[in-house]
Amino acid sequence: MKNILFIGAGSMAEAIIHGLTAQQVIDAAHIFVTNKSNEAKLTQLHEAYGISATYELADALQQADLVVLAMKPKDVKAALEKIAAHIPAQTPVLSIVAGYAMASIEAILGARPLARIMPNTSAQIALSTTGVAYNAAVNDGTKQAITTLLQSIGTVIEVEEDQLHAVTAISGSGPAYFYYVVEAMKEAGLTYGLDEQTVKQLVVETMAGASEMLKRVDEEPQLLRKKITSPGGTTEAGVKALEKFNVKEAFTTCIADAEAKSRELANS
Ligand SMILES: NC(=O)C1=CN([C@@H]2O[C@H](COP(=O)(O)OP(=O)(O)OC[C@H]3O[C@@H](n4cnc5c(N)ncnc54)[C@H](OP(=O)(O)O)[C@@H]3O)[C@@H](O)[C@H]2O)C=CC1
Ligand SMILES: O=C(O)[C@@H]1CCC=N1
Repeated sequence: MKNILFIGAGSMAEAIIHGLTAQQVIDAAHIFVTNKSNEAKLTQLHEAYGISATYELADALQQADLVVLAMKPKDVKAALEKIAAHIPAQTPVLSIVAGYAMASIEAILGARPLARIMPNTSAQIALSTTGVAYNAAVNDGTKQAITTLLQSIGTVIEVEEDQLHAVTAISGSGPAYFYYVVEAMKEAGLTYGLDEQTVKQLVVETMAGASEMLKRVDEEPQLLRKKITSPGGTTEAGVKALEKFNVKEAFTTCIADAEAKSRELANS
């Protein structure tokens, strides 16, 4: 895969461009970017990453080996209608647009190799966990090229298109849930006379340590939790409060509501 064209130059496109160039997956000379009208943003991307900014869509589409859709869901239909006349018949398209079905893309661009992804904002620091779904027209070579591309922003998990709703609810939106927990723990910690920087460090490093334990130690979270929980001790007292307020049930509902919203948005 030689040339990539990004249609949309916002935060997600930039995170991927950053990953691709930082890890030299694709030479900057082969990355092309366009947007709707924000020329200053294209200039900034050109200066920061050495990529080519363009509004000559017909030319850019002819040369692209992969077209990435990176606009908001409300803008995708207009963008697809703009490129439909110029995109060659078999050029693969990779969509970042949350909730926009492959069938809807095909309805405007025609049958072709299609992939949809659900990254998260940790892509900015190459720590996204990204769900990817392919249609049957994507061959192994294109799958491999897309996997390599996505690995520049983190880890990659292949799922069926319908499962992207669950991926969205768990890992697409997921960073926000953890930030919410951090907010709550910070607010609580600040009431004990510790300064803000200290509380932030205690909370964030605890979260990072727990995350590394889950990755590196081959033990289930229940067991890791049990090992911290002395009978009659502080953790037991804390967890009892979580149970009293049905926090587990709150997370079950949180994921279920986000999954349902993803389906609802896809059908709207
Ligand atoms: N943020 C997140 O956590 C996640 C977001 N996503 C998805 O990523 C997608 C992109 O989000 P994000 O990067 O935050 O969006 P931004 O709002 O930052 O950027 C959107 C880009 O799309 C461009 N655009 C709009 N309409 C057109 C058009 N007709 N032709 C060409 N370009 C166009 C805009 O151009 P201009 O500036 O000129 O208007 C802008 O460059 C969304 O669909 C979102 O669902 C997926 C996973 C996680
Ligand atoms: O909240 C949203 O709709 C998008 C999808 C995943 C993350 N942000």
